[in-house]
Amino acid sequence: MEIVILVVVIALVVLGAISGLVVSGRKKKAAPAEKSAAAQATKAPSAEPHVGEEAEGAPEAPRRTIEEVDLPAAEAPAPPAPTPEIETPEPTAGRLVRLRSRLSRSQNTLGKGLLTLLSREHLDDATWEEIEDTLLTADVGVTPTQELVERLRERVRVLGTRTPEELRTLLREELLTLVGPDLDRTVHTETHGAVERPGVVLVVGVNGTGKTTTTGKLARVLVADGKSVVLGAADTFRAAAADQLQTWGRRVGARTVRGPEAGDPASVAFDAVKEGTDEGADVVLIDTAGRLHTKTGLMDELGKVKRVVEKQGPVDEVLLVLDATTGQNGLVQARVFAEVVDITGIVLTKLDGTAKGGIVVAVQRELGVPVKLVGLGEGADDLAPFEPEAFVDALIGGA
Ligand SMILES: Nc1nc2c(ncn2[C@@H]2O[C@H](COP(=O)(O)OP(=O)(O)OP(=O)(O)O)[C@@H](O)[C@H]2O)c(=O)[nH]1
Repeated sequence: MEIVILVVVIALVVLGAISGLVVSGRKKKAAPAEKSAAAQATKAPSAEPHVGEEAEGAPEAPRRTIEEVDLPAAEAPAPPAPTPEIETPEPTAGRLVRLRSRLSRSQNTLGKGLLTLLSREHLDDATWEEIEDTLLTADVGVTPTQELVERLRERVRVLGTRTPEELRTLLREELLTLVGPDLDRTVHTETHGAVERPGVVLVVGVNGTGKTTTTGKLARVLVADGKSVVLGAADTFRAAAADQLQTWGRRVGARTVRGPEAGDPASVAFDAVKEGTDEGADVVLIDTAGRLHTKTGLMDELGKVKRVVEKQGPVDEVLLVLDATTGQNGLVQARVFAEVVDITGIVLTKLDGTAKGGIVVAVQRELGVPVKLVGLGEGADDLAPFEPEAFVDALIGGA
């Protein structure tokens, strides 16, 4: 009996030991899995929010305040289109007097040269010849020179004039007679009769003479005199000429009618007159192409421009632009242009750059047409209505 009890006790102890070992082994196996689950739980929440997450107190991302929110860069508002500044051209009255100093080269050669010779003690044949040469050098032309010398010589002889003041007065009178104080130098920008249409001015001349510049400056002269102007860029051969003209126009608020590059100049001229008429403009100024006059086709084209424009009414003024520095060459050009269109007025440009102011006389004689405007510089208002008295006074340095 005692042995049975002992066996039972040993058996119980052994059983108990075995079961204890099994439980402890299980616990050791479970530990790493639990650790990794716990680690998972502390990791950042998945990007995808899950239902109920907020209620469970999902980890809070740092909240941004309104001030901290970067607004998308607002697009900068486009700057308002620049309104071209409309200039106020200088008044035209007295421009030649204002610009008289620009004639200094002609003054020195022609005016002062003549006065010096005339104040010599003996006005002999040789001196009169020198006087003649001075006039010829200044491009006055042969016939006008002979006329002037003859008259002056006769008056000096008859009057016995000798004082410098008296000689200056005589010379002034004779030069003025040559220039022609009584010629009508009005630039005709008004239509005649009851027709309601703008005055039409055609500007012609060889390229490089200052034609486009002169058209632009003339627009300013007209605007200064209170007229509204439309410009026609009929020099379609040179795109830059149309741009140049448009720039001049914009400065004084004058619109420029242009055509396609290398388009038909006559059609641009026609359109300019039509648009000028439609909008009730006072004057339409048409800048034409001026290829070398030897190119017959282009000269014919000028005739066509005039004919086409005349379908809407007569052209009121045809201004020939001549570069005063080209001397005799300018006279040749004048002759050729006069054969194609009836020139009604001459614009002599670049008189500031020459000592040959006598060209005014020569070109008027050549064409039988008055110089109406003179260019005395590159400035916008350096185009002056031609006034014979102011011109002669500038030459001889008088009052
Ligand atoms: N010094 C001086 N320069 C002038 C005068 N008139 C025009 N010019 C200059 O002469 C140059 C030629 O002028 P443009 O008007 O381009 O000549 P254009 O005859 O129209 O020639 P295209 O445009 O080629 O047909 C320019 O540099 C003008 O500034 C003037 O009276 N005096």
